Amino acid sequence: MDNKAAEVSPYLVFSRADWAKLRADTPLTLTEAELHELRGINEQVSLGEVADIYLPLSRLLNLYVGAMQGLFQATQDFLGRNHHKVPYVIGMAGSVAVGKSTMARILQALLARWPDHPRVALVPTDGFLLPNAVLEREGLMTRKGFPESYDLPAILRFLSDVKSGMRNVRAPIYSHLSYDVLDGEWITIDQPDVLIVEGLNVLQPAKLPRDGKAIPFVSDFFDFSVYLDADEEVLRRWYVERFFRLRETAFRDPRSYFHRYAALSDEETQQTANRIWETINLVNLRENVVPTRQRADLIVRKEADHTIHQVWLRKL
Ligand SMILES: Nc1ncnc2c1ncn2[C@@H]1O[C@H](COP(=O)(O)OP(=O)(O)O)[C@@H](O)[C@H]1O
Ligand SMILES: CC(C)(COP(=O)(O)O)[C@@H](O)C(=O)NCCC(=O)O
Repeated sequence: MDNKAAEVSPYLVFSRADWAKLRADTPLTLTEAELHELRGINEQVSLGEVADIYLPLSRLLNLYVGAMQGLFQATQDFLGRNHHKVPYVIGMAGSVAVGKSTMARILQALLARWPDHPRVALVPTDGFLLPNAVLEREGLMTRKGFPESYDLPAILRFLSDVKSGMRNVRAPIYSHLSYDVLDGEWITIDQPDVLIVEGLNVLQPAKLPRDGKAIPFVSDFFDFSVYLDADEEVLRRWYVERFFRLRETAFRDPRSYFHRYAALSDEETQQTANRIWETINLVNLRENVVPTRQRADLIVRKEADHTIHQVWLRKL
């Protein structure tokens, strides 16, 4: 970035080498075997990447969580109360196929190793997608992942309950196998120290009220937010590569909603993946996801080889 751009940017921009130094003495507590368990399909995170990128982030978040807990305690002291502390909520946004779920799982594992916030929960927003029956009725089956395909009031209620310190708050679960929300299955969130909320649209602004009733943004409940970024063409490649892998794995399962794709030839697979990418995920990326990037506290940029070269931290 040139000097002029740096002056007006709300972000501090770090090269990988400069960001890596901010790890300070944070120990690497993940083993290769543990990292293997956390990696998603078509994801290539190495232990070097964990050390250079994730450990400085884990250290920063540990400082932020501690500061927030201190502030919360100050309010409790002032009010003469001793309520259970509320979870520190981290939002994680980015395109389909950028690797949000892998990043969220690694961060969850690392943050849980700090003694002052061992309980770290993770909720993907796909559980809040409207069930297929509703999407079909509303003509939204080709809009999965777009803001209108989510039960926004349910997301806001969930976050508001978690942030008010409620116990056993339930979040619905989505299955990629059945391509639908699971009936009667839930993740239960019971006053964790940290909650990571991961999904395409978590930084979406709410629509402006017409009737005078203001609707909160999902991000109003976030204490910190991360946007995982990569160029469009790179994202398309990852999406298509993952589709090829899914054809050999998940799509083979006769219970898979996409079982018919298991029989596609290479050329048909290429065409189908590109068509879904171009007509659904790329449109959503351009219209709804990328425009929210500048709302994140941290932007992490992935390159074509899946490594992170640059980190942008919002100046406080
Ligand atoms: N059709 C599918 N079948 C099985 N798993 C899938 C399918 N599509 C996506 N996934 C998995 O679901 C998770 C979320 O994927 P996605 O929404 O593309 O976000 P991201 O790649 O940023 O985590 C990933 O772990 C991905 O590998
Ligand atoms: C389930 C998703 C909408 C992602 O949801 P998120 O967890 O980001 O809220 C996405 O992975 C998806 O399945 N999109 C539909 C189009 C496709 O099959 O690629």
